[in-house]
Amino acid sequence: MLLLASKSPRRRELLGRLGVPFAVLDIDIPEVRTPGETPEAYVRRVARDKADAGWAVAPDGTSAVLASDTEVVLDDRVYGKPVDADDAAAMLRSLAGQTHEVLTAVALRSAAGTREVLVATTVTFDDLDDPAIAAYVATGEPMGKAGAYAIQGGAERFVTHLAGSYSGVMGLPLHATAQLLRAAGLMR
Ligand SMILES: Cc1cn([C@H]2C[C@H](O)[C@@H](COP(=O)(O)OP(=O)(O)OP(=O)(O)O)O2)c(=O)[nH]c1=O
Repeated sequence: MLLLASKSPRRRELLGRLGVPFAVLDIDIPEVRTPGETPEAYVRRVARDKADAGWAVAPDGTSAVLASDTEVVLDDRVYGKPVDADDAAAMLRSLAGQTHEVLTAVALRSAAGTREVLVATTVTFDDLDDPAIAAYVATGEPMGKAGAYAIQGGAERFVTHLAGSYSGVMGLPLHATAQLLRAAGLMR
């Protein structure tokens, strides 16, 4: 059985769209960028760490463990999940009127080892004034989301342009994930 090592309901929903049977495993690993680590290396490492942590506790009969990590990057700053409403508002003020990257790494751990892919998506936000930011933060949606926004929710109206993978922004790029699963013989 394939295991998805994730607490994210979005990842569960997205993986479900591929039609591959899977079970979910809760994992909790620290997400801390080491000094000098590039955003790309950081996202890849965290995805691997999640897959490894899942593999370490996976029950017998597990074919592979899939895990993923998403971060928002602007000017070499990495925006993870906001710690509180003020942090969320500050992130959104930084992203307003700018073009940022959403990096999502997907890692697949099996007996054959770990393979991972990185998907980068470019997202441009319209200008956002303070009342618009405050109203969005008040919905609570930014919490638990990298960069303090959900493209699949109220933040879709902020996006003037997107180049890359929409599902990647949501947390699990489906084309790249399908390729990984196919290469491991877990999907047709
Ligand atoms: C940018 C963006 C992020 N997100 C979410 C996807 C991820 O769940 C989250 C980024 O945090 P992650 O640390 O990647 O994942 P997580 O802690 O939610 O879940 P896991 O247990 O798999 O580690 O932000 C959206 O849902 N929509 C968006 O538009």
